[in-house]
Amino acid sequence: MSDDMSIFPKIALKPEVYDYLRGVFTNKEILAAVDQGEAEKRFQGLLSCLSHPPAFTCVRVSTHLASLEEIQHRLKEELKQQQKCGSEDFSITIFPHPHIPDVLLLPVMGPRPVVQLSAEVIVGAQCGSAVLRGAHVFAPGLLATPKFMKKGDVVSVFSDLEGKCTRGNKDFQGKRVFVGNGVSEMGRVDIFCSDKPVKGVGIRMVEPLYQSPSFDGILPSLVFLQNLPSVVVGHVLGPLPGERILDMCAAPGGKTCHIASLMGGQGEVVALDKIRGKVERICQNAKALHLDSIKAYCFNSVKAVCSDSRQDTEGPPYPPESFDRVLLDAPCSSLGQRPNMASTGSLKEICSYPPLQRKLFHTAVQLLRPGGVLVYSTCTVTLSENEELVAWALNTFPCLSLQPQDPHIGAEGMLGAGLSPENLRLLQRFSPELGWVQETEEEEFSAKQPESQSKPPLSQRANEDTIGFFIAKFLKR
Ligand SMILES: C[S@@+](CC[C@H](N)C(=O)[O-])C[C@H]1O[C@@H](n2cnc3c(N)ncnc32)[C@H](O)[C@@H]1O
Repeated sequence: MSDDMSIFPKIALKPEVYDYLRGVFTNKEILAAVDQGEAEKRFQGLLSCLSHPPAFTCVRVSTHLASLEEIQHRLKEELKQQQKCGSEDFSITIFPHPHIPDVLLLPVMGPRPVVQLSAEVIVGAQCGSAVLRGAHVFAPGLLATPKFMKKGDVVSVFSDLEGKCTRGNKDFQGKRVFVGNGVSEMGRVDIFCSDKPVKGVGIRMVEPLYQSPSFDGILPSLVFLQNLPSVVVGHVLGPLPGERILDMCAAPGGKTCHIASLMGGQGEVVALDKIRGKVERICQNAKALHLDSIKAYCFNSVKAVCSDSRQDTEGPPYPPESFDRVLLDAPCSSLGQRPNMASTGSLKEICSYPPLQRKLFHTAVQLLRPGGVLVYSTCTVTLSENEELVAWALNTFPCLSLQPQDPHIGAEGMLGAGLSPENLRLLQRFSPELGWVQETEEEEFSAKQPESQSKPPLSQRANEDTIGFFIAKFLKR
């Protein structure tokens, strides 16, 4: 299927990164299993699906505070209320994930045939991606607006793909994509000429290209927007009430809060992150979700183990074998994130992650007690940060073995790192390209119903059409 049949172009990568990734997805082990054409098709499928948003919005619910059914009911009521205040009427479908007890799924409707207007605003790529997942445009994300834009104006919103639009511009003709229409909540002067940092909604989206509710201010203690694979991580870690858990790279705390919720608030969850401002976000999220078993510290986790095994202070560093379970949700090249229309990262940057991941992994193994569980995860698609890291870990730490994961709703590990078939089956890789079916433009714009006959069941699509993600679970003997 050619590129111009797609609503968005494939993700734009630096040529060196494109060649590197192509090499990963057509490596020798893969080519021994499938032919070159099939491997190439999957790689091109990956590039296409990365620029599009996943087909479902995933919400993790606070089952430590209320039942899933009660939260589902309250969420539906809240979203109906939100809809009454907006200008569009669309049916709200919310269904529980069939295998994950604290997940609600909402099908995303789109892309829809939205007519572009003559008044245009430009937003940053990150803001544009958030709009494609249901957000309104927050004022700090605005880069360019019409010269005389005032409150109440109806405008078309475009995302600046390459980060080339200067803040305060009046127009912009560089590479951009249309993400929908909205109503301005502020005048141009309020946005660009204020002394104070500008806050709040700048453009309220009324006709987004992809329709998904905005969760801003919706049941803040009961629902938390989280990608499905990230929720799977908490369950795979399997924390038990009363245990002591370490989350080594924790901010903004989505997984930390999930872990504390699964433990019913009993025990201790230590959350570390090296960026102070981000640690504040962990604390804010823990507070909003009423989780007080979380202790968050600003700390470089590479140094989180101390040599004196008698030292037992409140905060880091900790003596070896201090924790029952450790989560290493590692800093990574993030190439699985969706939607992402352009990645500005260099090959050098991508190659800088495995050494850091290995250092963090060393610390993780030291801090874990014998008999404890270590979960390693990333939101990227490379081999070097995923299966090759696992192969290195199994060679370096004979005390570690891979464990089955529950739930295991993703695919198995990818070929190319020399892992045995048994070990590959124990890994969980969310590979959206495997289920990616590119539609023609006509089909894409048909405002398709998710219940469409020709498609696999909703829950299967929700498991497949996710961000790219990787999970490995180890037991320390
Ligand atoms: C993938 S994000 C974590 C997401 C988080 N687990 C969640 O679910 O909300 C990786 C985090 O690692 C942090 N980080 C990077 N290097 C670190 C280090 N040496 N020590 C501690 N945190 C680090 C980054 O600041 C970033 O917040």
